[in-house]
Amino acid sequence: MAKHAVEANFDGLVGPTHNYAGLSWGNVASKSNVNALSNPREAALQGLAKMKRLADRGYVQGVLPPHERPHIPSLKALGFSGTDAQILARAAKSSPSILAAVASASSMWTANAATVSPSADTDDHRVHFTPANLSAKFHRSIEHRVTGRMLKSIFADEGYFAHHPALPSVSHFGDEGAANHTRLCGGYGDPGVELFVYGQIAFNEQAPAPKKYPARQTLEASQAIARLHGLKDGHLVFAQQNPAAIDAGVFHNDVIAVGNGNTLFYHDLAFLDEQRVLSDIRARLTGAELEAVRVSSAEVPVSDAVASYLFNSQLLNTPDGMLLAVPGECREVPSVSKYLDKLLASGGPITSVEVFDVKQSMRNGGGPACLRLRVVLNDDELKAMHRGVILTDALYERLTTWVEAHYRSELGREDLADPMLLEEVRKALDELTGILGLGSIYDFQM
Ligand SMILES: NCCC[C@H](NC(=O)CCC(=O)O)C(=O)O
Repeated sequence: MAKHAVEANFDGLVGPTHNYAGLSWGNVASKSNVNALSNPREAALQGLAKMKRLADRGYVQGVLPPHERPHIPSLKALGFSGTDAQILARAAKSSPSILAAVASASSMWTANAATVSPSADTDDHRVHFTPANLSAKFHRSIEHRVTGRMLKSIFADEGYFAHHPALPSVSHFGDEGAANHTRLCGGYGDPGVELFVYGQIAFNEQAPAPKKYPARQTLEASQAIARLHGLKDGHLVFAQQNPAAIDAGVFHNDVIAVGNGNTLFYHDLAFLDEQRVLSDIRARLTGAELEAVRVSSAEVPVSDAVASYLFNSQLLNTPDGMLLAVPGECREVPSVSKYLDKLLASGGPITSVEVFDVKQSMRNGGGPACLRLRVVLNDDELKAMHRGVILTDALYERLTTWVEAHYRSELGREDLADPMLLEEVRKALDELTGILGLGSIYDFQM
């Protein structure tokens, strides 16, 4: 008998160094906003407001804390030495791009934090976690150790939760986590189908691959995760992302497709072999019929999908259908806004659309879906996890006050070398681990 389970969403709390450094070649928004001034305080408050609205609607909403940035241990590993202030000054002088990379608040995009397989799918009936190595971009490749520590501290009970280290950090095993992983199922507690989408086959140079932008996820990485998580063939579909989509700026599958329950909402350019993907899912999905909601290029050109982040929406169950939680930009791009009206009138599985303002994150290429990691938990697992990170009214108030006390409202490139910023961050994060009851998780706390 399937156990009752819910989908909990863990949003990354935006860190105090949120800035626009243009670090992600292949991510159109990141490149086009390079050197714009950011507002970390507004960014964090926008993220918290999204969490609060969803928590108020009854969804289980969690928070993952930001990472320590600028990350001094990474600068030391690259040969910068001296006091922390000297290290920052030396890096700023000789290698400002490296300093920007180790100062990025990119851990906010927790869809890239890890791949998570629910216990209903895995061999040993535990929930399995593998932090993503994010090896495609230096600034993101330094996230996985601390991400792993956080996940272990939140999901500590080994009777329920299994943690794997990130895959080897080389391009052959490039892994971007849940942004390229979608689970389809009947009820959340039923066995599901885990759809792994990859951009490239690493060990086959003849296989199709994007020409302009990098493919961040390999088939070999996706297969390794499936093995580690103990997923049998009946739970698995591997699909190649359309290389043309990657070259159009779709650097993760979650910029062009989103799934929930029995529904896959996707663009016609999402997959290299769309028909096979659908039939493979249909052949494995038990207890539910796949609802494929396909958006054609004629209705929404891929450039509009990238500009609006239509597919980087959260697709959530409601008592009478599904809610699509879209970024505000979707109502600003005419083809997308028109499409949404048509979608609502179509009588399909998606019955409501709500707009969320996450503009600060959007300008770095992260929409509502990038900001959350989904963890399906049955009632026992939900009880077993550390509850201090679940958003309640009180925690929301506490975190809002914390942001207002510690965050700057303007940050530019030259601020990243400010030793005061580093001090502010450490003070804030030290307080935060106390608020969330997480113990010591940061390097500076060890
Ligand atoms: N899932 C959304 C991830 C967005 C993220 N952007 C960035 O890292 C941009 C950071 C900057 O350019 O400052 C990325 O591309 O991995």
